Amino acid sequence: MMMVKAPAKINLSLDVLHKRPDGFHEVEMVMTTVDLADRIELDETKGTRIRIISHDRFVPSDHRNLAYKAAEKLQKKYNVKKGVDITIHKQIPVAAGLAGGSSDAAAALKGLNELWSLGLSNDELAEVGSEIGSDVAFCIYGGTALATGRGEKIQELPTPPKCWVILAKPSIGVSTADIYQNLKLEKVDHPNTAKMVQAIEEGDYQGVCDHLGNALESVTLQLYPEVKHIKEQMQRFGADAVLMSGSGPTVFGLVQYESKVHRVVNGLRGFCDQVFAVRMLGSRAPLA
Ligand SMILES: C[C@](O)(CO)[C@H](O)COP(=O)(O)OP(=O)(O)OC[C@H]1O[C@@H](n2ccc(N)nc2=O)[C@H](O)[C@@H]1O
Ligand SMILES: Nc1ncnc2c1ncn2[C@@H]1O[C@H](COP(=O)(O)OP(=O)(O)OP(=O)(O)O)[C@@H](O)[C@H]1O
Repeated sequence: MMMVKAPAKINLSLDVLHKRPDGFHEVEMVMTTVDLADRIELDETKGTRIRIISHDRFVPSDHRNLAYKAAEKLQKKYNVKKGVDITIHKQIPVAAGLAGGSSDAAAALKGLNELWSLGLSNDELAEVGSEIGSDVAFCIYGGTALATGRGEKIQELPTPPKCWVILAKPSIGVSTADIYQNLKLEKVDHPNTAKMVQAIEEGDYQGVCDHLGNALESVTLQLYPEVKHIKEQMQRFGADAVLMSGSGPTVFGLVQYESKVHRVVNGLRGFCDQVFAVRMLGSRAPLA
């Protein structure tokens, strides 16, 4: 039996540059992992079957599960004649903009690399992962990174300045494909990625707050007014800076001082059922 942690991510900035001939969008994102994580349990089995076990009713338990796809890809690519039971202990809200499914897939890839003695490097695992979803490559490395291409090209960044991250997940789920489909490129409010990278490199907390930005935010806010409402509440309760993560609907607020965290969390709990106060993980985790 093996346990692997699968942390959630947030996008500190997310810019969409253009639509590509393959239908995906060229992006420029600053991403970082936070200490809200699923736990992935891997148990060897006798046959070659892959089985997904989860008690969360929103998590698919068949080939649609990204962790299933991860195991299947490794089996096929490396001719593995072994099966596995993958138990997903879900903590990350589903379809939330926190890359829960992608992180589960990355954790499965890292764990199975060990369990099946494949000897693959993180770069090789990230390449396999990028065939499963745009966020999987980042989730292999974790930490903080600049992601380009369709999200799969990863450049490591230093640990951002220390702060709290308050996550508030409205009770709706959002489809990433839907949001990209509704995006009007000529209307995009582009964040300044270079300034965000600079703020992180200089350890400038105020700079990070000032350059939070997400090109997908206005699309989701227009489709789901409750996300806008939560954003406004989080600002009202005193977060230093507030942004929607990924394609949403989770909104995160940065708070520098612990004394303020409880006020923001308690304020939000009144009308938002899932609220978490977490830390950024900062730098890359050691190998699984
Ligand atoms: C919004 C983010 O979560 C930000 O981190 C990612 O860009 C999305 O990553 P993801 O959920 O892993 O997305 P995928 O499963 O690869 O793609 C889902 C759908 O989103 C759209 N998509 C995704 C990524 C991208 N760079 N351009 C796109 O247009 C495509 O329609 C795709 O079919
Ligand atoms: N292991 C998994 N955990 C959760 N959802 C999964 C998983 N595998 C597949 N899915 C499917 O993927 C959909 C999106 O879920 P997920 O939690 O990965 O979204 P997300 O946080 O918005 O991801 P991203 O930020 O990468 O766009 C779900 O509705 C679900 O049907």
